[in-house]
Amino acid sequence: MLEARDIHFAYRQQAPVLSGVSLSLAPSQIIGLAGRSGSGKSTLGRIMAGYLQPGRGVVAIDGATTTSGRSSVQYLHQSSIFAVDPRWRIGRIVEEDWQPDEATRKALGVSRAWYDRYPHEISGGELQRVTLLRALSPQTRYLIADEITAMLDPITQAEIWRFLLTRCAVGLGILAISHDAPLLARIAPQRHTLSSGQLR
Ligand SMILES: Nc1ncnc2c1ncn2[C@@H]1O[C@H](COP(=O)(O)OP(=O)(O)OP(=O)(O)O)[C@@H](O)[C@H]1O
Repeated sequence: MLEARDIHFAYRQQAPVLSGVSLSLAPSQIIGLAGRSGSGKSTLGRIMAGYLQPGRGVVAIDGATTTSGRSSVQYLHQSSIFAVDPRWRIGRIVEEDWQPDEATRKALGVSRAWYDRYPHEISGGELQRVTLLRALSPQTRYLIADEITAMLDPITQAEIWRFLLTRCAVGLGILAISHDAPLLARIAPQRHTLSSGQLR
């Protein structure tokens, strides 16, 4: 179980973004998270992935609040260009953390023809699928998916989510952050909205 307990967070001296947020994500569960732009969804996602430390509150995995083992939580953002080294070729990026199997590579529509190219030499949607493939190593137990299919066409979006649902069925827990209410209604039986620093 990935748990955020009573999280409070503010950037530097600014007004609080999160004011007592608690959220539990179980293996094989998909939770949808919506909320207006700037409401703090990405901030919560980054805290749950260990990228940001809360001012108050804790994040625990299976009851343990240490940050070790947090590599089992992967955070993916729609601006994948910022998540890759522009000097690395795609093949090196894909295989940075694991050697993806062919079935997963094909399911995500990642072409081997891209492997010799640099990130700026493939499209934004293609790079998004590359970073998703990189994130889905066997040690990933929870995926924080922050608008990950927002820049994809509807058919590719549906294919990606169909594949992620199969991974969910075998244990992956997913926090799906999106402004796309119909998408969240399709994939996430449990949905929350972040508003005024709190979950509703
Ligand atoms: N590094 C930062 N420094 C200061 N303020 C920040 C920083 N990152 C985000 N913020 C502010 O914190 C608030 C929450 O941002 P966050 O990105 O979590 O919102 P969001 O709900 O994910 O928004 P969106 O739907 O537009 O992606 C916003 O007001 C934003 O301007």
